[in-house]
Amino acid sequence: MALASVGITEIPVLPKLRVGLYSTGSELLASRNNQPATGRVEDANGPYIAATLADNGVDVEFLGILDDDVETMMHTLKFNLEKNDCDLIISTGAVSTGRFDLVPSALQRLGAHIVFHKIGIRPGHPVMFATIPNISTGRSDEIPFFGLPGNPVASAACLRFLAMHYLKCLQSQLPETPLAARMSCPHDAKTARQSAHPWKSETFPRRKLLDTHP
Ligand SMILES: Nc1nc2c(c(=O)[nH]1)N[C@H]1C(S)=C(S)[C@@H](COP(=O)(O)OP(=O)(O)OC[C@H]3O[C@@H](n4cnc5c(N)ncnc54)[C@H](O)[C@@H]3O)O[C@H]1N2
Ligand code: MOO
Repeated sequence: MALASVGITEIPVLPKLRVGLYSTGSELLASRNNQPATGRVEDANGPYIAATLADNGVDVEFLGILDDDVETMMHTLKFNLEKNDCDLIISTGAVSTGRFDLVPSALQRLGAHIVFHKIGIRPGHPVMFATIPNISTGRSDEIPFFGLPGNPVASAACLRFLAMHYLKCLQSQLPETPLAARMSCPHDAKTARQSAHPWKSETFPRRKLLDTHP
């Protein structure tokens, strides 16, 4: 309205970013034609991430659920990489150390460079970021890939605190100003994790936010 009021009817804008999104896990309902069965899980991450990205002005395409099979995973990723021209790919699940956590292996088979895998945050520590060499004809650069953890809270946290920052950067937006906060617990999270036994409750003591400093 402000621009129109001074006669400006056209302005240059950046194209919307395109994100390709996958959920992973053979336990997810949609990967078996929505047949309810014991032990099956509704896909909570796909719809949540798609809606959050769309709210932030991103064109997001849900590319489906990847089953827990490294060959299928790799071929599906390759097929979509050839076909789609995404600025970023995001997957959820299969990034930890279990038998079926096959996203890192599928990426390695595609010749990806794993930039980081596992970082010092909870929830979200198995998160990974990689770049995949481009195999579609239309572009020459590498395609960035976030492998977010499957745990829905961890995937939401990694989306908010990692992937959204990355997207903002691609959109040439200014970084958010971090807010320093003082917590009730005197321990440094890193020290507490290294020094305590993982099965003891004091490993991750409950914390209260005391105050914040802009
Ligand atoms: N040996 C280790 N095991 C685990 C570690 C570890 O460090 N060493 N880390 C744990 C942490 S922390 C997390 S978080 C999880 C994340 O593992 P994955 O990313 O491999 O996630 P999945 O095993 O595929 O799924 C975890 C959990 O979430 C459910 N899930 C997955 N996708 C969805 C979805 N789209 N919608 C709803 N729910 C979903 C899935 O069924 C599992 O229950 O690893 C720990 N293990
Ligand atoms: O760090 Mo996991 O990501 O506990 O939820």
